Amino acid sequence: MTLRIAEIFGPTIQGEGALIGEPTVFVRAGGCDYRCSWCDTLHAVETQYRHSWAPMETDAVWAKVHKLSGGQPLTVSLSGGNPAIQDFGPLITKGRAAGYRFACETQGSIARPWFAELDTLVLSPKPPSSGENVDWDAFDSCRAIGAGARQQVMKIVIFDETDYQWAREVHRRHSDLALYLQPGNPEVDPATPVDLQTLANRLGWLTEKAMADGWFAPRILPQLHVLIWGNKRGV
Ligand SMILES: C[S@@+](CC[C@H](N)C(=O)[O-])C[C@H]1O[C@@H](n2cnc3c(N)ncnc32)[C@H](O)[C@@H]1O
Ligand SMILES: Nc1nc2[nH]cc(C(=O)O)c2c(=O)[nH]1
Ligand code: SF4
Ligand SMILES: [Mg+2]
Repeated sequence: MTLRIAEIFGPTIQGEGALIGEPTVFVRAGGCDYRCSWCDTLHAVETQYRHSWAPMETDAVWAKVHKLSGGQPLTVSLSGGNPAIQDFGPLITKGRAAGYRFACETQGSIARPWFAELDTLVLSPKPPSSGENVDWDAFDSCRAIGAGARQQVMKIVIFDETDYQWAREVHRRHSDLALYLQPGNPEVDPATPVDLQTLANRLGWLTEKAMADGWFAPRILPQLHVLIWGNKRGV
């Protein structure tokens, strides 16, 4: 199985959502079917960066993960781009046999049988500010297969009031999924330092809003890696 890989890095801590703080090796797939206006990972999305995506056999990806983790089983996060474009089934089978756990982050636009082999499926449907339109039939297909994973959760990025109201509506329809809210980072250029006060203000705005509304279902979290390293790549 040949995979297109933008980068493999770690161990670092998972900076987002349900597994925040968990030591993790990231496998970032190259290529995405979306073009979110605020995507913080364009080097794994835009075709202009395609030349930097390495064609790698599953065994070579596994060897790199094994080496980075020093052979100690930890959590491997499949991200991207959209990892669901490709077949990560053989990698998951190989890693799990060695005691590793697997998580995957995807927008929920493409369903794959290997979702059922995951420990954690993170579905991250995109709010209006992204400029994308969610295909809810595809999302439901992802959910149906993800029901076979050890856990399935939802993570929604919030930039503004419209996104917030949208997230509330999505949660009404998918209230059985544990929900994580993450404020949007408006500065995604790796060369520009992030403004920590701006990020804190956005997190504060979102937190106070949910509390004032008595909306206690979601967990509200910052992007921990952005607080530590800004928009640096490979961390
Ligand atoms: C880069 S995406 C890759 C996986 C998949 N394509 C997806 O969007 O779920 C990983 C996570 O980063 C989030 N993300 C991307 N850009 C962001 C930004 N500017 N601020 C906050 N979160 C962002 C996405 O919503 C997603 O939850
Ligand atoms: N530390 C760290 N945590 C992350 N959580 C989601 C990430 C991603 O880009 O998918 C990411 C990432 O790139 N780094
Ligand atoms: S779906 Fe994910 S990787 Fe693709 S453009 Fe949106 S945030 Fe970026
Ligand atoms: Mg990221």
